[in-house]
Amino acid sequence: MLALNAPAAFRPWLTAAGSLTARLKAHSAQFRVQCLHQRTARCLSDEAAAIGMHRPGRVWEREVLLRCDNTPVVFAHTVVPMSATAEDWPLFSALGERSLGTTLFGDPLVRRGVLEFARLREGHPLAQRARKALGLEGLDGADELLLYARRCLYRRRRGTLLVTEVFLPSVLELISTNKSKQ
Ligand SMILES: C=C(O[C@@H]1C=C(C(=O)O)C=C[C@H]1O)C(=O)O
Repeated sequence: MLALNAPAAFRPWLTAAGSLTARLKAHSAQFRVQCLHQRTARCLSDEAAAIGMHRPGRVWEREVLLRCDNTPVVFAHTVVPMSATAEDWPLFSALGERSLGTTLFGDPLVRRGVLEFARLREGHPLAQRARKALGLEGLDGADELLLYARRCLYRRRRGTLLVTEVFLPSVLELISTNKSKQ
């Protein structure tokens, strides 16, 4: 984290244990998952090894915007190898606008790996996709959008699932609505 030099305000979000969904719900009156797409795709070159693939290949890819009181605060990207079976991730394919987190953190079979952190350089595919999802593509100043991200590998039975969460600057404006979580 220190090597990341993330601004202090981002650190509680980047390092928060537990479900990000639960934390965002505690910081908003209305939380929503806007599903951008869930389809087959080719995983990013820096994802293949993490999900146990020898080279970038076809995966199930889910991308969402997490919205607090309708403001997008996180762009999330999840990949699951095509080799995964319904036994591995029984609820993944039919998630829709339900939060993936609610299926991961409630399941005793799910094992969570360590968090990795990154500051996304401007040309990183996920930075580009986040900007596009926000309609910022090609706008002046959009390139200054410094994006900090974290990712975590989840395992269940023989399955792997990699979640990358890109924190948008708007997350810093959230105020805890739950006094005990100040
Ligand atoms: C992993 C979690 O699920 C969240 C919900 C996601 C989704 O619905 O696609 C993706 C990333 C997460 O921020 C969580 O809540 O911690």
